[in-house]
Amino acid sequence: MSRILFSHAKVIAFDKHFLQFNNLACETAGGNVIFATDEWFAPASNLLKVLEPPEFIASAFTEYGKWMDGWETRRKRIPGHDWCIIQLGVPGIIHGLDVDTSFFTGNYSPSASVQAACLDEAPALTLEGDRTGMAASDSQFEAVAKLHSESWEELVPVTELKPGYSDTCHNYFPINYPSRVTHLRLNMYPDGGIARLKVYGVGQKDWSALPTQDQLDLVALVNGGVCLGYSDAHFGHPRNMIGLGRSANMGDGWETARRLDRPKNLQVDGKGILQVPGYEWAVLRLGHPGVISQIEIDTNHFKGNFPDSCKIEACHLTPEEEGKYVSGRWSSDPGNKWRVLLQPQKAHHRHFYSCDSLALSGPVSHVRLVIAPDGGVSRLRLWGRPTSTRHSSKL
Ligand SMILES: NC(=O)NC(NC(N)=O)C(=O)[O-]
Repeated sequence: MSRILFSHAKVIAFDKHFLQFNNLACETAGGNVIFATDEWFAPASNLLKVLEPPEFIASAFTEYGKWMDGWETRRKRIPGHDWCIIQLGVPGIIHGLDVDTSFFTGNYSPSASVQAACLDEAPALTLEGDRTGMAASDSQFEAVAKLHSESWEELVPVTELKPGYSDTCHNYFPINYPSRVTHLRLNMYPDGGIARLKVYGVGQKDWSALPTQDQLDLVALVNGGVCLGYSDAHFGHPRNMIGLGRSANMGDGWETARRLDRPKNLQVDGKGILQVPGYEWAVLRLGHPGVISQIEIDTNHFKGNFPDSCKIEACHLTPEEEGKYVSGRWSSDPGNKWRVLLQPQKAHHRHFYSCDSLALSGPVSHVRLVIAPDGGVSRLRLWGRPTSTRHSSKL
C-alpha cells in the first residue's frame, strides 16, 4: 500500500471533492472567453489560465492602470453589471466551481453569479480583448445578442465573494446540476476583478453517435475520462495526463514528490527494474468502458525525474460496484478486482504498447497507473473500442 493512501481526502472536505475532477474551462482544455462587457484593466482570457497560478507584480503597470493577472473591469459609472461568456473546452457535467480572487483586494468583485447553458449551435464568436467591451461589428453584435437571449440556468445565485488574500481567495461552490453544459456566463456585480475561474467536472460525450468499430482514447479528458484518486500529487495532478495533445511542460503532467523510503544504495533486478519498496498510483475512470488495444505512456519533459518503471492494472466495475468504491472520490479500493493490463516496464520516454504487449483482452472501466518508486508522467492514452456496457450516469 502506498505511503499516503488517500492524501487528497485528508486535506479536502467532502463537499469539495469536486476539486479532483477536470477543469473543463481551462485554456489547455480548449476553453475560451467569447465575450466580455469590459476588459479595461485585464482581459477575461486570464480567467482560464491554468499553467500559471495567479501572480502579483508590484512594479507592473500598463497604459490602462495597474497590471493584474485576472479579469478586471473599470469602476462602473453607468447602470448595469459586468459579465463574460465562457465556452467550455470540454462540454460536460459540472460538479463545482472555484471563483478565485487572488491578489484582487481593493478591487475584487464584491458579488458574482454563474449561469449555464447548453448551446451546441452557439455562434462561433471570438472577440479580441478590446478595452471598450463593445462588439466590433454588426454580425458580432448580433451573435452576442443571440447568446444573451438564450435561456441560462442559474448555477450560483448572486453571492458575496471574499477578497484575494491568500487565506480567503478561493470561493468554492459545489454544483448539483445534472445537465450537460457548453457555456457559462460569469456575472460580476457590479464590476471589479476575478483572477481565475475553475470549472470542475467530467466531460460528456455522445457515444451513440460513434461507429462501434472506431478506436479512440477512452481515458481522454475530451472523451469523459476522469481521475478518481491517487496516492500523491505533490507537483502535478494525475488529471493532467489525460489532457489534449502532448504536454506543454512539466507542470502539465502528473508528478509526485520524491519518496522518502527509497534505499540509500539502489539495486536493480535481472530486468533492470529498480528494487524499491514503494510506489505511487493514480486511478482513472474511462469515459466509456471498453477493450483496450493500444497504450501510450509519455514521460515528456520529465528528464531527471521520470519513474523507473510503470505498470497498469485495470478492472471492470458494474455501476453498482462503482457506487460502492466511488462516492464522489475513490473511497475504498476494489483490491482483488485489479488485473494486470501492462506488466512493469521501464518508463523514460514516449512508449507505445500494442495488443501483443497487453495482458488483458476483456472490457475495462477503470485503470490504475502504478509508477515506481515515484516521478512524473506527462500523458497516458488508452486506445480501444467502447463496449455496449455503460457507466452509471452518476459519479
Ligand atoms: N490600484 C488598482 O489596482 N486600481 C485599479 N485597478 C487597476 N488595475 O489599476 C482600481 O481601482 O480598480
